[in-house]
Amino acid sequence: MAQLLQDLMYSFGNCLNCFPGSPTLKINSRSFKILRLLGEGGFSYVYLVQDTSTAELFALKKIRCPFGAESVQQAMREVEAYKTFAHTPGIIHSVDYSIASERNDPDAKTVYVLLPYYRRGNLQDMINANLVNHTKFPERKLMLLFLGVCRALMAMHQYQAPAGGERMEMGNAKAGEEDVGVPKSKNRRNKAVAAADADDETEQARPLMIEEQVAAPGERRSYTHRDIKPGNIMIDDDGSQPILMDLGSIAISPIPITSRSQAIAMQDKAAEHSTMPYRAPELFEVNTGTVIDTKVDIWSMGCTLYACLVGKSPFEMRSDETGGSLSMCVLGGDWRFPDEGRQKKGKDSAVPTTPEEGAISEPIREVVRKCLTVEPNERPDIEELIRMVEDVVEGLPEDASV
Ligand SMILES: Nc1ncnc2c1ncn2[C@@H]1O[C@H](COP(=O)(O)OP(=O)(O)OP(=O)(O)O)[C@@H](O)[C@H]1O
Repeated sequence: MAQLLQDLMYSFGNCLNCFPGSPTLKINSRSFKILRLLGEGGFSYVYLVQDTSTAELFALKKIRCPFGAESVQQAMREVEAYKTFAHTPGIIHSVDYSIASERNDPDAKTVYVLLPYYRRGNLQDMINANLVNHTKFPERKLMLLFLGVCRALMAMHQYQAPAGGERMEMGNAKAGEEDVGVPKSKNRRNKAVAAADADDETEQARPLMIEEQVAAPGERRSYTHRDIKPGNIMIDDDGSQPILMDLGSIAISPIPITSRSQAIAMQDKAAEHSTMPYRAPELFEVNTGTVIDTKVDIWSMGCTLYACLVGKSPFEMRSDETGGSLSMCVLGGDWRFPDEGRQKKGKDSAVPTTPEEGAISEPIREVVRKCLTVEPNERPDIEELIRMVEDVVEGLPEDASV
């Protein structure tokens, strides 16, 4: 809330035509009214904003980059990822972005990303509603949503860049930089800086270009999302299509871990970007000589499906039950369905009690079990997962009340 107030203060100081009660800000010459805070993550705040001329609603993600070039680069990686997947169904795209300098610290920047607004919220909101109302997802509907996420993920895991450079190249801050969150005097200075930068585009672009992340036209690349969880899956306006979002953690796959320092760096990155209850075991303890690849997302998909079925991640659930640490539960593959006996490493040791009415269907349980295989090589890849889920959907009866 303090952040929202600070933002509103910024926008008052920033906008000639605004008045108290109607805070506005500008992004690349478009004016937006800030309506409310939608959510916040580790590095950002997301606001609901309205285009003052068209009344269209958007989500505005404000990513603070207080640590200079490195943190700006991290934010720009996210912007770049939105562009990479701009035409991929089921993955969020950005509408626009800009970079602003902080009022008191010219080295600190804020990256604003304008996104389509999903009014139905995300899968975590649906899980919360189920918990509050003592309801469950209809199984077929859930598995169709899950299948949608799998297909979006496949586009990421098996990305093919459009041929002939249809993809927009990443720009620099140019037009928007002076518009957002900086006083007018600074706007003028930034305009001059932008003009100078236009003359020396490489200078301006270099710290922001994420060369290793940008695929050449027609190139096939594999990307890992690394932070799949219910909170990062939005639901489109008609309620049927999931939209994978929060591309701030995306990375190229596979990454061979060739040294101890690389292993530690990878572990630190994972701690920063991958949400712990959904994080794969190989990211808790990264070992030299291993490879980190798209299988980390398959693990998170298993946790996500379980959370939709049960209400929280399997390892949060287990660590709450046993009082053990979450990381120990993950590393030991220690989880179970609520109506099963202790399950450790493989389905054979599962001791199911008599299935209750309304219990989770066995084929759906099997999808979760396969995804939550501790050894990454034994986990299905995304194509195998899609095949399994398609078979499950085919075998499920129509939901009773949808
Ligand atoms: N396009 C959108 N439409 C509606 N709500 C959104 C949108 N984007 C984000 N939100 C809301 O804002 C929250 C935070 O967004 P996001 O996950 O992108 O931030 P983050 O800082 O990357 O989060 P995290 O630290 O969890 O990774 C989301 O959980 C969601 O509730």
